[in-house]
Amino acid sequence: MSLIEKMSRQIEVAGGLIVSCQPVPASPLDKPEIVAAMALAAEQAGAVALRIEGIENLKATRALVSLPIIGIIKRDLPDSPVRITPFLEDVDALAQAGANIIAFDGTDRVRPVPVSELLARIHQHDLLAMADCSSVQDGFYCQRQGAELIGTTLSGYLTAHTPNEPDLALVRALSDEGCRVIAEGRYNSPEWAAQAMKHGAWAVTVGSAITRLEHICQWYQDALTKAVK
Ligand SMILES: CC(=O)N[C@H](C=O)[C@@H](O)[C@H](O)[C@H](O)COP(=O)(O)O
Repeated sequence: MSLIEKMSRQIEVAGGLIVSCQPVPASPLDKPEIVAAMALAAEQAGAVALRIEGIENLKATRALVSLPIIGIIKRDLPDSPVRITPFLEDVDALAQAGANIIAFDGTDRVRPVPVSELLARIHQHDLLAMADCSSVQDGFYCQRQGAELIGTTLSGYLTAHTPNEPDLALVRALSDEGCRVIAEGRYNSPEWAAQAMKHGAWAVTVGSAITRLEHICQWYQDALTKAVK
């Protein structure tokens, strides 16, 4: 059975929660052993897959969990806004470290390596490709190029002002056109995640609301300070 088929069955049984274990950079939690422990806890709690950034985090996590791992590498490039898995060497390193699925920036922006080359390299490793998209156009393009999974990851992040709510309309538009959609980005409550599934998502990735303690504290702090003003 293919990985997609196995995951589809698991999603039917356990729901489609993918947990992104990416601590806030330089947080006291930003350590491979802590990332791996969060991932194991997510596995034990019924997640169907994990999203892990960076080679050391991926290796530590791979050693502890058997769930499918979506691997990424984030970089800050001087000459391109593309951050997620921009290079072919990144794909090779993620494959080597044990990723089952490799996610990359699928937006139509100035980039060091074309989407088609990244996809070809991921498929040479016999892994699945997830395109992190910002729009319907990105999603359709990457699907046509052969990405098995289309993420809404980058919706709202290409403009100066990021909305607070997730982009359910994008989930619906992509899924109506036959994309296998992973809803991702600002699914900060179980209710929003459930809405994503109702809008045709195949699975939902949640990061901040589960694994970024500082963000969660900030949400509470903001609400509490507002309440007493
Ligand atoms: C835009 C970008 O770079 N997103 C990143 C992609 O890996 C992560 O920082 C997010 O945490 C992840 O997409 C999950 O989203 P949320 O944390 O909203 O649940």
